[in-house]
Amino acid sequence: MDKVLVEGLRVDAYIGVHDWEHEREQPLIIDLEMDWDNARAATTNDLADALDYSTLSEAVIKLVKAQSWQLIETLAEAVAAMIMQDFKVMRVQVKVGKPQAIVAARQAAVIIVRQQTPA
Ligand SMILES: Nc1nc2c(c(=O)[nH]1)N=C([C@H](O)[C@@H](O)CO)CN2
Repeated sequence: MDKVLVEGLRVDAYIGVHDWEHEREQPLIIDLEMDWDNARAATTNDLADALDYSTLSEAVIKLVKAQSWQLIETLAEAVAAMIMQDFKVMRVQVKVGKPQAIVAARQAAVIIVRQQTPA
């Protein structure tokens, strides 16, 4: 299956299990991998047939900033659900990285893969 990727999307968010994490935003790095048939858009040369990564990225940023979060897992689930629902994506992988989570590490992260069952 073809893919559309968004790599290294930085979103500053209120996220964490500690009170102080809800007093200042922290950067998150989000990587997205969506199953999408790119052949149609390649043939028609029409954005309407493509998975528009610009619109999708804006929707992810809006969702992340709409509320505060505890776990990066919860955020990843919400992002995956929104992408499948609003963009008619059948399968999505979401990686959410939190660079400031562990002082001695480059980042902590989770990866989830979610798939819709065809109707
Ligand atoms: N699996 C997870 N572990 C932890 C998370 C998380 O979101 N998922 N969050 C934290 C804290 O918020 C941390 O980032 C700062 O102390 C700890 N473990």
